[in-house]
Amino acid sequence: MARVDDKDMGSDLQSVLISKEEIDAKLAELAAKIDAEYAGKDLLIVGVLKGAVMVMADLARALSTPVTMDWMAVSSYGAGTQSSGVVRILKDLDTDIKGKHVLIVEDIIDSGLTLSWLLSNLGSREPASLEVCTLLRKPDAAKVAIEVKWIGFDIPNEFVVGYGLDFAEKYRNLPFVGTLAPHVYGG
Ligand SMILES: O=P(O)(O)OC[C@H]1O[C@H](OP(=O)(O)OP(=O)(O)O)[C@H](O)[C@@H]1O
Ligand code: HPA
Ligand SMILES: [Mg+2]
Repeated sequence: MARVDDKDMGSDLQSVLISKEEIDAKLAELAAKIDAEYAGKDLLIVGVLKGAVMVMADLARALSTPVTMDWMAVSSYGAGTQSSGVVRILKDLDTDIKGKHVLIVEDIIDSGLTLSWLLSNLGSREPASLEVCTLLRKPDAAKVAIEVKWIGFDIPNEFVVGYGLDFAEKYRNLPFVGTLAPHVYGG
């Protein structure tokens, strides 16, 4: 697929759900709240690869608080659009988080399985605090008991791509969040 923009979305995309401008404004808003929360504290932000790369990069630059950054790669999805429910660590943190203020940064909470597993895994490492910031959240996340302090947008239960989010590893570099045409994933 050729690179697309808001005017020429290409036949694979159905609609632009959240524009680049809306994402930028929301991240500025979230960053101000996070700055206030962690004033005077050392904060480690943990990005969940690969989807959270764009949110991490833009949120980190919107923050005034100095942060350190680490990355974790876990996978609960195969090539399709359904979570397998089995979470595997593909890359662990480089740093020991014991006694640190940790903020997990995610692109999306869908079934909530990835985050639920991450919270218990990282929580067992005795951080001083452990919170979550996600750009997107889908309705199914309510079925899992997880506490998410900062949420960008609550979105409907449709498969979305762009701004880090992929379908079969494609579309991550779109600057906006869009819905995928059902024919692309056989819906
Ligand atoms: O709430 P859930 O249903 O668990 O889904 C959310 C997770 O799934 C996606 O990651 P994925 O495992 O597909 O890897 P990726 O970030 O490399 O795309 C997404 O980036 C979240 O991490
Ligand atoms: O809607 C989605 N899009 C892309 N990746 C995802 N991972 C969970 N839900 C989604
Ligand atoms: Mg991810």
